[in-house]
Amino acid sequence: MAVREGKEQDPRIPRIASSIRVVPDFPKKGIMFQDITTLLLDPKAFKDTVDLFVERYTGRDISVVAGEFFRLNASATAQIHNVWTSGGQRMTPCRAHGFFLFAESVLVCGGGVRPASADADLAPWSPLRCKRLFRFGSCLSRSLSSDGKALVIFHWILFLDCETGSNMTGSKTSTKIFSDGFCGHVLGVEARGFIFGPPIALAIGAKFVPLRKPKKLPGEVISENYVLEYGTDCLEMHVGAVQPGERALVVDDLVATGGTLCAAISLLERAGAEVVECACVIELPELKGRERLNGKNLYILMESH
Ligand SMILES: O=P(O)(O)OC[C@H]1O[C@H](OP(=O)(O)OP(=O)(O)O)[C@H](O)[C@@H]1O
Ligand SMILES: Nc1ncnc2[nH]cnc12
Repeated sequence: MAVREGKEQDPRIPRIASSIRVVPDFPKKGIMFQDITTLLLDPKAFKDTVDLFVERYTGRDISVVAGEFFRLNASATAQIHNVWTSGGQRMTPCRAHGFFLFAESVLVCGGGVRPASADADLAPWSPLRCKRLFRFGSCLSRSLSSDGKALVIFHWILFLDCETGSNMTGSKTSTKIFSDGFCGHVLGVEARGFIFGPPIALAIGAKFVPLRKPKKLPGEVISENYVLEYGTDCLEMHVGAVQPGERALVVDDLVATGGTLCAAISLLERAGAEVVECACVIELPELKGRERLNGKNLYILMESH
């Protein structure tokens, strides 16, 4: 990894750069895949990464942070942030997933693979716990429930899996999150843009707007198709998530061809927001994504050649 030329190197960057693994020929031949899951295994490098962005964007009147993710909601990032900061735990996003369904005051939990210890912790659900989770669910679905009643929301969540394969059930951190009214030991994400955006949003006091793949957002959406290094895709954003004139920051882990950022910028601008800047951990300069951003500022922590 190299730091952007002409930029004085922050002393935190070498550790961040060295924690990112490069996997050749993934997901297809010829791609040098920049794997940030190894960065997440190093709590200091992960924290430093978020801090570098937070330091840059604090006090800049940004009210929206937009990012993409797939299987988790924005508020769950608060949990990730809490677990990570208060517990000092290492996070391994794992493929095992489950879901919570919040409906009225009933919470159903299931799906995917759950370690036995998690099952033990999840049952029985005390009324208080259900109430808290329901409140948590209500708050997440607020923008979707036009009649104030439709509180059925669906979240895919990935259980946090520490390196040992165990989860955080019963740990101090889990208890703390529950007592704060957050949903407990569940956390970890599958996709990447989501990992950095929400902690930054929380730290700078901005809302987080998820930009998701098609048919994932339950409300009315606007969509943008785009091309990226290894395929084509489409991003969607909820109508009403951003107000005209709001100052927005787009956050992702990596910029390659710039297709994803372009789609994100376009969605935000269609909603009337002013995109202040795009922020990514890694840039692949050979793919010239920067040139596709129509002059929009791009801030990165490091280049990969
Ligand atoms: O500049 P671009 O050519 O658009 O490529 C960059 C995008 O590619 C990766 O996401 P990907 O679509 O692979 O999804 P993921 O986050 O689920 O892995 C990465 O996280 C960026 O969002
Ligand atoms: N080379 C790459 N590594 C990781 N994520 C990517 N997204 C697009 N190109 C990528």
